[in-house]
Amino acid sequence: MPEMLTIALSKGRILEQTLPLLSPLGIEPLEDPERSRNLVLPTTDPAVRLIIVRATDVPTYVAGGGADVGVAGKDVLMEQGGHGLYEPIDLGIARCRLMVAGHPDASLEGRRLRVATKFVNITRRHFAGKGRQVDLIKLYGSMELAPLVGLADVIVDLVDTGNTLRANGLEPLEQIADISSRLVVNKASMKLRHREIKPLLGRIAEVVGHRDDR
Ligand SMILES: Nc1ncnc2c1ncn2[C@@H]1O[C@H](COP(=O)(O)OP(=O)(O)OP(=O)(O)O)[C@@H](O)[C@H]1O
Ligand SMILES: O=P(O)(O)OC[C@H]1O[C@H](OP(=O)(O)OP(=O)(O)O)[C@H](O)[C@@H]1O
Repeated sequence: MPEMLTIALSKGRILEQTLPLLSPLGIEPLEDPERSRNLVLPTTDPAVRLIIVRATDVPTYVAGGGADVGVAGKDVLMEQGGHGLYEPIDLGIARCRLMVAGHPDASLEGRRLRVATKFVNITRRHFAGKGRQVDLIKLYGSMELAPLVGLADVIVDLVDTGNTLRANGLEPLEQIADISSRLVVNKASMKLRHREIKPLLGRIAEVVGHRDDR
């Protein structure tokens, strides 16, 4: 049997929103990925398997050949650089915005800003593009807390409904980018497994296109 095609996904919203794009192609996991402790999941297509990795690890797995294909947030790709990957399809899922946020009266002008975020590269680039040097405070989560306790003046984080910001008395101040998840493909796989990957990409693009029509 030829080698299986491996698709890297992360638990949570990416998995939830990617499975409906794969099922019209006859690719459905044989066990519930949210419940299973297995990290390699066979699917209804004997030639395709899923691997379950952290959202931030998807580009590493795909670029390094641990998976042929994967689904990664544009935020993750922007932060990490997306090296060694093709990014052929915007899946239009897990949509949100990358924003600068803070107290309603926080000023982005004036003195040197302290910015708390897990997106340090994006944040540095964003403020450098405006000619601003900032003090970056790297956090791994719960960014909204930082301005509340005086650790930072503002944060850079993902915003969807704005509920998390509102719940913490913060508001969006400036948009950095629109975010959605992208299909990413290993460069060697794209060449060497073109006969399997090309039709897969075509069919996923079709499913995504139909959804956009609605
Ligand atoms: N509130 C949101 N609404 C819509 N999309 C979002 C939201 N938060 C994050 N995303 C998108 O979904 C992707 C995966 O987010 P998710 O919360 O599932 O993983 P994570 O917890 O950030 O990753 P990790 O497990 O590596 O820490 C993000 O990279 C982003 O593109
Ligand atoms: O604007 P909102 O709709 O509140 O979404 C924004 C929140 O979602 C993300 O976190 P996380 O993945 O923890 O969000 P979740 O609670 O939706 O899982 C992000 O880091 C924000 O904290």
